[in-house]
Amino acid sequence: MTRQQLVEEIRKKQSYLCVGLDTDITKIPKHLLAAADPVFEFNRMIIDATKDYCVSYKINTAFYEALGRRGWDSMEKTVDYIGKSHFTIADAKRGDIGNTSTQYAKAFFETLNFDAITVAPYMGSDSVKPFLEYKHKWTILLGLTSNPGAQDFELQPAGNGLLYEKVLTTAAQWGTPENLMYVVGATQADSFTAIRSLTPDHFYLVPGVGAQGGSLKEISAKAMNKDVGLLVNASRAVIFAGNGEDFAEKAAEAAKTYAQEMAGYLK
Ligand SMILES: O=c1ccn([C@@H]2O[C@H](COP(=O)(O)O)[C@@H](O)[C@H]2O)c(=O)[nH]1
Repeated sequence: MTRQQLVEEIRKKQSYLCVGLDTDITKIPKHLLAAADPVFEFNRMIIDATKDYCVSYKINTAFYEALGRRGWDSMEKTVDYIGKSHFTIADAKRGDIGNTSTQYAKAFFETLNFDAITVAPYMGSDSVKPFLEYKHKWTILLGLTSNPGAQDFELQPAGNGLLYEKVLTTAAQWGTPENLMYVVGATQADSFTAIRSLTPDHFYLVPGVGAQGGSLKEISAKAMNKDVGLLVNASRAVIFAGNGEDFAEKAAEAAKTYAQEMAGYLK
């Protein structure tokens, strides 16, 4: 999906919500465990219920990889089920020496046909460039993450600024706002104004609202740009909003609530 198509979808739906399919098999409603593929069945029902309120789905690959080949199969079926209607993100946090990154890019962009993948920047340009070489695919580089451990490296001084700032400005030279986004955690709201001034045109994938307590209002006020420039992810707060037979309706209600708030900020 191109940037223009993504922006059009956001404008059309009046939502920049990304629903995170962090499908923890130990948390899905018990009645689904009898299905042939409980994880896919759960995802299918969540997608059907939330698709009108979001523009993107983020699959955190850890929850699928943990199940071995069964999980990989559920992930493949889920991406195929979403198809091209929504922007699909493999939250895989990959990145390695060049020839290995090339294989990761092939796995997620060709074999699985995701629109985007999250990538760790730590190994530098040759580890990131194989992802950026794909036309109409997106690399989402970890910038300033939502977890407390962001303090250990990302928020440490480096040169005239902080390490994560160096990541943002250096990587901006490797890709363009048409193929490169950054992960910026919603829990880092104090840094959003500075981040936006360093990277005025890029999209941010923003996890950390909902279960991690970040403020949608604050990040929207500080970081929205002329093309919106935000995909805000909520995983547990949407997909596990309920755990009974009506779990999909509960997820729809949660997604709708986020979307309505976003529509207010888009006015
Ligand atoms: O800095 C980061 C980077 C990635 N994540 C991922 O986003 C979701 C958040 O899930 P919630 O249930 O909405 O808290 C999850 O997949 C994380 O691995 C992040 O939280 N922070």
